Amino acid sequence: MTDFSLSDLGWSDFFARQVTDDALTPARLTQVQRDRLMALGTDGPLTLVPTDSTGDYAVGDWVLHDGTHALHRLDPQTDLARKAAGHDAHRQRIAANVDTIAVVTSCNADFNIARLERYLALIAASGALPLIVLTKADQTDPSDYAAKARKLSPLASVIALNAKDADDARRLEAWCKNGKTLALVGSSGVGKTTLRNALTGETEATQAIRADDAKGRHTTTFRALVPTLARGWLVDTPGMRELQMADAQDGIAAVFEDIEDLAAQCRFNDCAHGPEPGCAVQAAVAEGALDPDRLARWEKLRREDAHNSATVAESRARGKAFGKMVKTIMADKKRGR
Ligand SMILES: Nc1nc2c(ncn2[C@@H]2O[C@H](COP(=O)(O)OP(=O)(O)OP(=O)(O)O)[C@@H](O)[C@H]2O)c(=O)[nH]1
Ligand SMILES: [Zn+2]
Repeated sequence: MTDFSLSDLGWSDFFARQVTDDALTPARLTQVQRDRLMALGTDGPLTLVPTDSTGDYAVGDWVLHDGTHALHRLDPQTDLARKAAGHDAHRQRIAANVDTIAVVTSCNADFNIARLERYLALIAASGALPLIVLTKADQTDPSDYAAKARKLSPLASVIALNAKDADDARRLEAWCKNGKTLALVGSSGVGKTTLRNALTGETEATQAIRADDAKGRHTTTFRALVPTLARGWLVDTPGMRELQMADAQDGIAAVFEDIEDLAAQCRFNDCAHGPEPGCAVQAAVAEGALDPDRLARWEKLRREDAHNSATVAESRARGKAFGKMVKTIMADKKRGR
């Protein structure tokens, strides 16, 4: 498993152009731990010491290293992030340089239009291509679900399958072969692990590896970037399973292009699409051209994104102010004040 070329690992001109120091070697991150980075280069697996906080790195990132330290992080081609959970609002990077992100949902009660749109908006914001995978197609006729999914975004491909049938699952190889990277997101129980096992040849026993954390406890961690049987890559991190919007304005605009186009035709630039005169959005609803539920979902996502982006920006500003204060104190100390 160590005979990977750079292009097998997903390397391209986009990254090559960023290399300014030929003395350093590229490697791709397979796992980000609290104090170290696991990576894969053309000479095999490596453990690297980060020069920034490991929070700045994401699985799938390319770094330049000297054998021990990760000295540069190359700009990612795609960058999936979410708003971190909890009070400490910040944009948390989840996975980088993923070519396609598959939203996995089942042909049953898990199928939820609002959730799919949320995922699609985040995917569009990351720069990756969206794919909708409908599992459990063996348990019910998937055609209604597939038709609804196809209506969601012109960007998204839709595929229905039985994840438990390995041959059927391997239809996803088109998106994770020859150095291409596919990520799986979706709720619990929809079949992500089943698909992962079919695509990587892993079994339950091999997918979770035991690692000691800093306190010497045993924790089960997942190898986050894993090679597929088709010589591509699969990303499956627990962090990708629940996603909150932040800085996803462009992604929302891409998924709801129809509404954004209408909104651009409203008489007032700051139209709230309520009862004001000349609202093209409300006109479309009145004509039956726009589903009012879809309008409500668009408004909800925009509110959530605006709220989260604002809290993220605030805590960034607070962080900066704090950093400045610390620097001033340190400088004063140095000067012996
Ligand atoms: N019949 C059928 N069963 C499926 C299919 N996909 C998954 N299952 C079953 O659904 C259950 C959950 O599948 P998992 O692969 O563990 O789901 P998951 O998305 O990894 O769930 P988490 O690990 O909780 O995130 C398992 O019992 C699978 O065998 C499918 O397409 N058809
Ligand atoms: Zn309007």
